Amino acid sequence: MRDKIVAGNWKMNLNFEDAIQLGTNLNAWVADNQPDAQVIISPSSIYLQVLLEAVDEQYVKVASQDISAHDKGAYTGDISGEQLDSIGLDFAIIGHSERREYQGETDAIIAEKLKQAFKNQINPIFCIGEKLEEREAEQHFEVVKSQLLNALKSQNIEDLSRLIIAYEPVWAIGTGKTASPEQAQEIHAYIRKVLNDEFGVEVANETSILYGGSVNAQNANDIFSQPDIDGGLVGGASLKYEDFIQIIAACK
Ligand SMILES: O=C[C@H](O)COP(=O)(O)O
Repeated sequence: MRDKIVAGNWKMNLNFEDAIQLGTNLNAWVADNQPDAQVIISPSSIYLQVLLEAVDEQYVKVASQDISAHDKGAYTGDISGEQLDSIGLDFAIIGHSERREYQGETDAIIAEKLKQAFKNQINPIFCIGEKLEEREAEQHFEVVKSQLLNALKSQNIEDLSRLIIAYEPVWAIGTGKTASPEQAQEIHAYIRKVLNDEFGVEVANETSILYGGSVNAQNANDIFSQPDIDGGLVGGASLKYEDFIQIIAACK
């Protein structure tokens, strides 16, 4: 279902107390202000369960920042889809560029992670996006298309109703350099076209496609007003309560 979504990826930030405080403050703000966008927070895994209990899921959803590619067993440090599902978690970020870069996640691994999410009724926020050199070489369309198809071709078509895509140009992440609203719209429209060509009009029309990369309280409105941009995956600005609520409010 194509929803407006603003997701805060807290990455490896916030201590326990600050994470709970931010989560409960956001929950109270959403309850009072009833924004159009579904709000999701993605803390470090050690805080997932306590945040699930601290917020009301009708206001704020909680997402894992990753999911194992495996069912169960000897995979030290991994958390399985079944384990995430067993604490009542409904969302997981998968294939973030930082995991592709620092943990060596390939499209093939990401395809397995998506399967684990679908198998355990978890809605994946599946991240794609080109690097600076790929953008400069004008390869961004083909990079994004191959990331999409390599991870999605092997999925069951009916599972794609759970899919959320986050387009995050790597050169815009944490750099203060945002894609212009026109650049972002152009590639979001292209992603929707690829979904349409490969998986049909229903998947294309019903998939929420979020933009990520230096979204802040000043630029959110222009970015979110583009027709194929359904919200944002926000890093740094999601750690600041005042900024993040303005970003949520801008997503209409
Ligand atoms: O997952 C979020 C993105 O990596 C964006 O991070 P950023 O808003 O700090 O640029």
